[in-house]
Amino acid sequence: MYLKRLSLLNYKNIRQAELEFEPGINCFVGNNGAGKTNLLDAVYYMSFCKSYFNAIDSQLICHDEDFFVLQAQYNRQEQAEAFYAGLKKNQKKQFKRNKKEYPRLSDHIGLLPLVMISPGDERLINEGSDQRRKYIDGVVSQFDKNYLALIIKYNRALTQRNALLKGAKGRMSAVEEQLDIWNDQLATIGGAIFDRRTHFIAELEPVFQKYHRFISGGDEKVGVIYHSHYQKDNFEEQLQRSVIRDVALGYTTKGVHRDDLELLLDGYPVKKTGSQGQKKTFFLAMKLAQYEFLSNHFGFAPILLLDDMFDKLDDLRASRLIELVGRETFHQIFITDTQKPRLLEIVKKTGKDFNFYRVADGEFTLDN
Ligand SMILES: Nc1ncnc2c1ncn2[C@@H]1O[C@H](COP(=O)(O)OP(=O)(O)OP(=O)(O)O)[C@@H](O)[C@H]1O
Repeated sequence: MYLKRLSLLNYKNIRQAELEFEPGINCFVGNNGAGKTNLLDAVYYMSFCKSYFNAIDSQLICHDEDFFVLQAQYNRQEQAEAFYAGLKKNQKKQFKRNKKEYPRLSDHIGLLPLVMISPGDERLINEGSDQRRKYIDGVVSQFDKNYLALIIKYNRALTQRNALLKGAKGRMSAVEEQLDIWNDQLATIGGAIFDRRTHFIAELEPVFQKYHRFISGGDEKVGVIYHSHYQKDNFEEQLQRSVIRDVALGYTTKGVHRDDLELLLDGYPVKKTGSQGQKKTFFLAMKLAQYEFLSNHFGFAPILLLDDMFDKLDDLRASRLIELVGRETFHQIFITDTQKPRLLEIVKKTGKDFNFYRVADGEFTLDN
C-alpha cells in the first residue's frame, strides 16, 4: 500500500499543492516553518481522520479561509483508491472512500495503516501516564475494533462510578449498594482491557529491545514494564477495599485508567536520566516496534512518516536508523529535514528510490 497522489487546499499554511509520490523515500527539505510537518500531518489525516498535532479540526483550516480539502489516491493491493477529506468552518467533517461517504469515521481507521514519528513523541517519556495509555490504545485499536468498544464501555462505567462517588459527598451509606454494579463492570471490562494490553506489551517489548539495541549500538540496557492494578489478585476486592478512599476523594483510584508503562534506561527512569539523544533513541525504538507490530498484524507495510528525526542523533545512531528504514520491511517513507546535503547523504545509503521536494512558504517544488 502506498500514497500515489495528494492534493491539498487550505491545509494549514499549504494553500494549494498537487503532489505525486512513489514507493521508497519521499524527502521534504526547507527552513523552519516552511510547511514540511504540515504536509506529513495531512498524510496522517488521511489515515486517521484527524491531525497528529491539533486536537481541534478547525485549526487545520488555513488562516482567513473557510474550508480545507485533502484528496488522495492510494494504491492498495494493486488497485487505485480515492479518498477525500474535507472540512468547512462550523460544519461536520466529511470523509469519503471512492466518492462514498463513510457512515462512521471509525470504518476508515485501519484501512491505510501509518506510523508517524516526530520529536513531539518525547511526550511518551516526559509526560503523564495518560500519554502512554494513549500510545497503547492507539496501536491496539487500529487492528482490534473490539478493543475500542471496550475502552468506550469502560470509560462510561468509570464516569458513572465517579459521578456516584462525587454525589455521595463523602457519605459511604449513600452509595454503597449502587457501587456494586459499577465495581462489577470495571472488573470485567477492565479485565478484558488488561488482557489485551498485557499481550500487546509482551509482543512489543522484545521488538523494542531489538530496535533499541540496533540503533544505540547495544551499550544501553532498556526496559518497558507494564504496571496495572489488575496484575494483583482479585481486582474486585481491591475496589472494595478502596471504596472509603474513593468516596472521600470523589473519584475512582483503581482500574485500567491508572495503568502505566515504566520506561527504564540502565535501571533508571529514562525521563530523569536520559539525554536528549537517548530519549529520542528510546521513543524511536518504541515507535519502530509499533511499526513492526502493525506490519505483522496487517500483513503489509504501513506508511512511515519521520519528522525531523535526524537532529540530536549522533552519526552512528543516525546511520543505524537509516540502515533500518532501508530494509524491505519499509515500503513508503516520508522524511523531513532542514538540510538537503545531510538528508541526501543519508537516503543515498539506503539504496531505495527517493524523491526530493523543496518546501518554502507552504509551496512544494520537485528538487531531485
Ligand atoms: N491554520 C493555519 N493557517 C496558516 N498557517 C498555519 C496554520 N497552522 C499552522 N500554520 C503555519 O505553519 C507553519 C509551520 O509549518 P510546519 O510545522 O509544517 O513547519 P516545518 O517546515 O515542519 O518547520 P520546522 O523545520 O520548524 O519543523 C507555521 O509558520 C505556522 O504559523
